[in-house]
Amino acid sequence: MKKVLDKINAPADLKVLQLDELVLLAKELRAFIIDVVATKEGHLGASLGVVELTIAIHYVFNTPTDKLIWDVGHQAYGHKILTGRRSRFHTNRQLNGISGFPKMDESEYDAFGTGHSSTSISAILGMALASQLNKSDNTQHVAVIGDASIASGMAFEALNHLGETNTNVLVILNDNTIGIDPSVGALKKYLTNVKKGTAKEENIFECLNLTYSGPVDGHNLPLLITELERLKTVDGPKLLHVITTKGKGLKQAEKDQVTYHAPGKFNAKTGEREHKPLAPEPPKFQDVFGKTIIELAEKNEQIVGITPAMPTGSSLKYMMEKMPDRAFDVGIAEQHAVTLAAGMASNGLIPFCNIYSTFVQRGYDQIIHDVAIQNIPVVFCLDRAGLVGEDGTTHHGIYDIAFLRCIPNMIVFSPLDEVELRNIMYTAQKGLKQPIAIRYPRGRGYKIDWQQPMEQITIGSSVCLKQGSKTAVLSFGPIGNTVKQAIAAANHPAKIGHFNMRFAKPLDTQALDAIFKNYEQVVTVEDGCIIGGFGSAVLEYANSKGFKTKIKQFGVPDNTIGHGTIKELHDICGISWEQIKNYLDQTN
Ligand SMILES: Cc1ncc(C[n+]2csc(CCOP(=O)(O)OP(=O)(O)O)c2C)c(N)n1
Ligand SMILES: CC(=O)[C@@H](O)[C@H](O)COP(=O)(O)O
Ligand SMILES: [Mg+2]
Repeated sequence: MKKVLDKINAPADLKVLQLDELVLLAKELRAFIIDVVATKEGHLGASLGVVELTIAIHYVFNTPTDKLIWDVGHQAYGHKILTGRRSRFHTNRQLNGISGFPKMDESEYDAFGTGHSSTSISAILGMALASQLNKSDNTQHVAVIGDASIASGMAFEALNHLGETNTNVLVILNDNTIGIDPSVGALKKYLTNVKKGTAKEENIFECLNLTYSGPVDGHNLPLLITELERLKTVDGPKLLHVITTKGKGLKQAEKDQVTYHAPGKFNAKTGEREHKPLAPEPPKFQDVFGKTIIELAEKNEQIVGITPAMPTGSSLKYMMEKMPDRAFDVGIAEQHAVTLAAGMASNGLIPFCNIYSTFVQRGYDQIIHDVAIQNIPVVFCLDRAGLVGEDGTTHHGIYDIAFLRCIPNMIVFSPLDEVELRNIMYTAQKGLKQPIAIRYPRGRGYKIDWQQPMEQITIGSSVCLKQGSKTAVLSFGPIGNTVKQAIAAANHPAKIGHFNMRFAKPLDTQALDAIFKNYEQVVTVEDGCIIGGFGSAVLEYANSKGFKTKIKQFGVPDNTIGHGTIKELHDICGISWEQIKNYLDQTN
């Protein structure tokens, strides 16, 4: 029983509550989030930090008429619970359940879909300008953005525009001094000075023509309500600077904010995380990257590492700890990360620029203009490539093969396993004269004994894993292990050959020529979008050479793919081992 939370079906129900009831609601809402996330998993710390802010916004503003955008959206659990999704909150991030991020087709209270950071100010400004043009000037427009996200270029572009409008936009800067990892950069230092009261004279936001208010204690609900009520009556663009603690209300989450950003399962009462099994497991691909780059950098002084705000997620943190001068966290700044790498490489360094596949989308022009056209040998390590599971639509890394292989000079590689990841990293720092993108997935690999001596890989070479008599399966990347499973279970395995192609660009044309001559059917398998992907590359090659062999493509169809376990999503996309096996059985 939750005395107050039980009464809330929509934000309108908040309006009749007394202040002491709102304070009790904050306690109950926090406890509810902890209870559910403890067993269902998800992003914990960010939502705990904005419980009071969430209540205050919905109490003061008239959503969904007033527009509210949560930047990134990983902090919107409280918002979801107060806007009619409490009974479904236990389905958060699960197949057919609610999304872990705001989604416009999930609720009218989600004014804008988010997931990638730093979009909220542009989007809310767009809505506010639309309201002006449509003469609905009474609408209020609110964007909540974190201290790490506001430091991104896109947010600054939006602030620059916002400051010369007279729109009714309120930007709420939720400053907890941390992103997933501790925030970095000069802006962080500036905000610290503002909080200390030493930078009041030259407030950066006032210089940009916003009415600045704060800093205010973001856990003081009465204060927040009073300030939001006041700002509602102030015309023009404004920024409220709110100070919060990530993980507020759960001791461990406050203390270890990085781990409790998304802690996995934990004990709701004690806050302790579930213990890991003692049996040895294959490593995570991210750790193979994180350990291997150190191994290489110890021997090659030109190697440097770059991450845009994901030191823990990419495991570059190990290099940052061991070689702090040679590993750079640049904040949420994918575009900058790419061009920074280009600059370093053009001056003799060998940058390993590690970006999640989904987030590198933001650096696309930089990859083309600053790296590939100039043929600068940057090594891109694209983590979380493929379907990522519970983070869902906004986070799947399924477009990179298609959008990278069309760029001149770019090599596109995906390892079958940890050993191949190490070998290509080794190869990439041995005098490669052009850029390379190495894509690997979220999660664990396949080998306990992965730390083998590294060997050079010939660019554009594939590996025949198994010969066959009728059908050749060409796989790209770790999904080749799924193919192995499918062939092992197939009715006529002797008929099926399997080729680990490794490179989507350049293709191993020598191997392809032989395959098209010797097999009746070719099957391509990839963990990326079918349109324009690896299979398309094979198809283009076959057409260019006049091969008439039947080609069947397995990959991600032309739909938005939601959230669920990776296995469930592979089933939905038709790329599970069972579905590949069924196809092979039907055609062999
Ligand atoms: C473009 C982009 N890059 C990276 C990420 C990964 N990411 C998700 S949350 C986050 C940190 C956000 O920090 P902040 O804005 O301070 O919000 P808080 O978590 O503190 O609430 C990062 C880097 C992302 N979502 N989008
Ligand atoms: C909110 C966000 O974008 C990140 O927290 C993302 O969920 C990280 O994904 P990983 O858990 O794969 O590092
Ligand atoms: Mg933050």
